[in-house]
Amino acid sequence: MIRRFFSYYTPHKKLFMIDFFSAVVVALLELGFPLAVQWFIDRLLPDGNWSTIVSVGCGLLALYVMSTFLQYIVNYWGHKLGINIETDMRQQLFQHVQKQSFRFFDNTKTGHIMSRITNDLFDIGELAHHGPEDMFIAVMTFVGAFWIMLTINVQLALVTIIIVPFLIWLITVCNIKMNKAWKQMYSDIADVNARVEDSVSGVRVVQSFTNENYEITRFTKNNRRFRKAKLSGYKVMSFSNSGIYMMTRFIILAVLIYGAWLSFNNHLSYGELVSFILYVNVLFKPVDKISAIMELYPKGMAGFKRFIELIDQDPEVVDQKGATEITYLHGDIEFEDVSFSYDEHKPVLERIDLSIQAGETIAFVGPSGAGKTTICSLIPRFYDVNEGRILIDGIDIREMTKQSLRSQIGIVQQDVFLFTGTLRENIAYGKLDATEEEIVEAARRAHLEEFIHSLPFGYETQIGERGLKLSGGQKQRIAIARMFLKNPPILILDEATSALDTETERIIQQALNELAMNRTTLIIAHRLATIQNADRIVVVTEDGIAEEGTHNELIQKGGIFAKLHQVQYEQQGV
Ligand SMILES: Nc1ncnc2c1ncn2[C@@H]1O[C@H](COP(=O)(O)OP(=O)(O)OP(=O)(O)O)[C@@H](O)[C@H]1O
Repeated sequence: MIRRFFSYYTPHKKLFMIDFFSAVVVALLELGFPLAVQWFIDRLLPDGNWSTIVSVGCGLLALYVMSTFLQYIVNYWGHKLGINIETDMRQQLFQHVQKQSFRFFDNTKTGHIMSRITNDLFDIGELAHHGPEDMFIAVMTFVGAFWIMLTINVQLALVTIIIVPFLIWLITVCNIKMNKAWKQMYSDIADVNARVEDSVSGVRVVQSFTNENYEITRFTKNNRRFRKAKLSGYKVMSFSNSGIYMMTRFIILAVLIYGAWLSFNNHLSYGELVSFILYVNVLFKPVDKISAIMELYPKGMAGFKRFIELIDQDPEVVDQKGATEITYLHGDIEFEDVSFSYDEHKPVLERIDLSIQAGETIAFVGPSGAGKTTICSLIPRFYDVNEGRILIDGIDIREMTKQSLRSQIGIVQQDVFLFTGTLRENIAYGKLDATEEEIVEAARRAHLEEFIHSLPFGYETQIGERGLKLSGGQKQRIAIARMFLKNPPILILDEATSALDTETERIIQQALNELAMNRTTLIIAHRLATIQNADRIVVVTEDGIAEEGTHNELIQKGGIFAKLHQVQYEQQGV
């Protein structure tokens, strides 16, 4: 874990070296200061030579100016190093999450992912800056100060050091407890985030059921749990800090009294006594530093461990070695003996065989939960099949790179996701380098032109949280415009179940028909009226593909489709 942590320093070696070197020089200057005071009291004062005193003062001033400058470097560049490392990790984590497969997002709450990318990394920057540098300086100062103290007076030095094993014990015990508490705290804040994410995204459901109080109670529980974990961490930390404070002050007092006795008996000069007391402070400064690191270390490491846990989770769907980059697909799709399940115990698709010709429009119908969406999710490799294979233009999709395969497939979801930004940016999401003409043409073909022209800022209208709110039909047309821009040979339409008014539905249907032209189109159909013109209808049930044929063929057959049709006809007058 620590080796991996240090690997993040590699790109910032130069910064680390400058910061580290400056910190070492500052520490050496601090280490030399009590000796200068001793020399001042024992040698310069009795001599009474004013000009030497002024010269020494000027020399010390120069050293202080240098030390101040170096301290600025340590502070600013050291923090810069920490921030750089934190930023690198956050960047790596975001990129890693972007590459994850659907199953990862099925199993991980958005709030938890957000927590890992933001909160968990907050303390890593501080640890990266202070950890190795302060540790080294602390050890160096401690050893240096103790060695000088031994040269001043051995007995006094031994009295001082007695306390150190107790300090180490206290720091170690508290560190273990703090480690636990901070880990719990990060896990609890992730739960708080997940709860906020859930109740804010689902606020319409919450309010329609008037379940606000229920949500508040659930949030309160999480929030209190977080408070408890954080408080217990601070409790241990406060105990540790107070313990260290008490022990160090106690030893200063002991040195003062024993030192005074030695001085009365002429075993110690005044200069040596003053210098020794200053060294006790120098000696315990590293202890303060180490205890600060001990506070930071478990916090930073708890975040780092959670970071590593995620980074080590490999995406499930990856490119095979030697996978080919596809530039164009014709659009013939073949399912060969395909079986698939989301989890081992519950097969969703078993031994499916299906052949779709390029340019064909094929509709999947069937009861809810039968596997229509699943069949379509396997084509862009959102999930990999468990058995069998899927071929496009005769090539197994696992032999193509994921990116090139997906570039040939367009998906219009039921629930269209719009990004915060302008209308233009949202349409251009289908082709990021689209020209102005291409965007306008796509909007025209998606029957969006009139609507856009009615807006005061047209294509520059802001959409999303602080912008324009769009209706379901308008969102769908933006999704269709994206597809016109992407222009893929294979199209998957997850048909909207939400009832649109007849006019909007007619316009959208028109745009969809135009979009489907000259492409292999797979429609996940919920309302049978919209698929009358499909080249073929595939009826999917829990037992697999039950029927296949044109609308008329299936009606005449009088099987499952005919029954479904009859039910919808009675309900909706189809
Ligand atoms: N991400 C998932 N993780 C685990 N199980 C899933 C997941 N998505 C779907 N399922 C399960 O797989 C089965 C098939 O679901 P699928 O969404 O493919 O059905 P569908 O025919 O498209 O249903 P609908 O018409 O309601 O959209 C269902 O039993 C469902 O519970």
